[in-house]
Formats: sequence, structure tokens, C-alpha cells
Amino acid sequence: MSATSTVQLMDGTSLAKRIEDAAARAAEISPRTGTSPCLATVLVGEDPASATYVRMKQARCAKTGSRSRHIGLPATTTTAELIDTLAGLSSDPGVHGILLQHPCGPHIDERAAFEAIAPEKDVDGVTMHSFVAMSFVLPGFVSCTPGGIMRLLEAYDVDLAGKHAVVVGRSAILGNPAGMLLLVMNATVTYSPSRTAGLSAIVREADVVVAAVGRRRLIRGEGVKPGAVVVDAGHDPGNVGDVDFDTASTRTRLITPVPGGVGPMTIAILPAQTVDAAANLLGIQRH
Ligand SMILES: Nc1nc(=O)c2c([nH]1)NC[C@@H]1CN(c3ccc(C(=O)N[C@@H](CCC(=O)O)C(=O)O)cc3)C=[N+]21
Repeated sequence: MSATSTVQLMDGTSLAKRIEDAAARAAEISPRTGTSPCLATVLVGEDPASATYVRMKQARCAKTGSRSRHIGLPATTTTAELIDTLAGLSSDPGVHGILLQHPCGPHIDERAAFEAIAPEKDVDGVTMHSFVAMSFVLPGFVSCTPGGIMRLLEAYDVDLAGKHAVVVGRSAILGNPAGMLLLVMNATVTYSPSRTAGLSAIVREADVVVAAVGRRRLIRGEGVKPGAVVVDAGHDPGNVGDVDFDTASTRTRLITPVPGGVGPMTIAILPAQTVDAAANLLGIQRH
């Protein structure tokens, strides 16, 4: 038997489908309220990759019984104008969830813009409120990609307690919250910015690796501990991950493919949380 035939994939596509099916059932609140969950998507500028991701998110909402309302803003939009738009959506009773697609462009204060999203509509989990709630294990919305990663690890029975997890990358909506969620599950977490000297020695110690930097094939097989669980959250418009799959998968116990791993999970969490937000805002008891 060749080494690669023992590779166990964490299949994000099929788990995402199950999460979306559950969201679709939960979205059937319209008979009682006369409405359906509504996600507002906000995109600044015309970056084709960002436009594609937003379209994928809208399509998944439509498939799961939520509506979406798109607000496309010109690349010249100022931070103040963007904040005005988001504040308007935050107070609009017809909107239950808000997604501000990142990156907004170098001239925008993205943190200030994210903070204009009302916490109860922060279905993408990007506000400080959501981050703190997640860290303190209080009710709230998780950041979609880290939330999707945790659902994958759970589905494949990865026991995180006492394990050494290394998160490569420390972005506000990916690496940073991913590490926090791993810590909540009692993993020992090391955060490593991608430019860390000795990065490969750190990664080689990891029982669980979350690669979240967006540098093509940064992590290669020889840099992975045999038997490790590897989650590749690298997203590249060409679908090349942060992990060199062919070499890494000969050593891993479990690994996510790109595409078909973390990406579909990211998308699935969004309609699921939009339905939850709508139910909360409309005062629907679901349990
Ligand atoms: N506020 C905000 N929230 C985000 O969640 C967010 C964002 N900004 N900015 C950009 C990144 C990127 N991202 C992806 C989502 C799905 C796939 C995905 O589904 N990829 C497919 C392949 C897609 C294809 O077919 O091209 C896969 O991995 O299987 C990838 C990347 C969300 N992001």
C-alpha cells in the first residue's frame, strides 16, 4: 500500500452541505413571521476574487432560504461613508446579518468599519464584541473561517485537549480567532507570524497545524510531524493552499484538501449564523 492511500481527508464539502441543510430547515421561519432571514453583503471596490467570494456567499444564502441584499460601493469610498452604510444596515429592521468583505482597500480603516456592524448582526464574527464573546465562551457569533475549522475538527473527532496546536498567521478574522478557539478547547496554542525565524522547527512540533497566511505551499511535508492533523486555511484565487498537499499528506493523520476543505466550511457558517441572527432578532423561540 502506498503512503498516500492512507491519507484521511477532512471533507469540507460534505460537512458544509450538512450544515447548510440544517440552516435551510431552521430558515423556515417565514410562515410565522412573514419574512425570511436577510444577509446584507457589502463590497468595496471591484476586486474580482472578492466579488466571486461574495457571490458564492449570496448563492449559499439563497440555497438555504435566506435572502441577501448586496451593496456594492466604489473603490473611492471613504471610511466615513462605509461606516455610514454599515450603521444604516445595523439599524435597518429588514436586515438580520451583515457581511463586510475583507480586504476593503488600503485607504479604509477596516477595524473602524467592522465596529460599525451591530454585534447582533455580526454573522461573520468580525467585531471586537464577537471576538471577546468567543474568547470568554459567551453566546455570540464566531468568525466564519475559524468556526468552520472547529466544526471540521469536531466532525473528525480530533481531541484537542492537551494537544499542541500551531497557528501560522495572525490575521484579525482568521489566525487570531482560530488560535483562541483552539485554546477554548484546551489545546496548547502557539501563534506564529509567517515571517518567524525558525518557523519550520515550530510547525514540526505541532500535533495540529492551522496554516492561515496565504503563502502558496509555505508548509511542506518534511516540515510536518508524522501523524499530525493539518488544516489548510490558505485561500488563493487559484486554489493553491498554504500547505504542499502532496508531500504533507504522506505524513498526516488528517488533512484538509484545497479546494474542498476549509473554504466550503467558511461559506456554510455564514447562512447558519444568519438564520440564528434572524431568529434572535425576530424573537423566535427555536428550542
Ligand atoms: N469578511 C470576510 N469574511 C470572510 O469569510 C472572507 C473575507 N472577508 N474575505 C476573503 C476570505 C476568503 N474566503 C473564502 C471563502 C470561501 C472559499 C471557498 O469556498 N473556496 C473553495 C473553492 C472556490 C472556487 O471554486 O474557486 C474551496 O476551498 O473549496 C474560499 C475563500 C472568505 N473570506
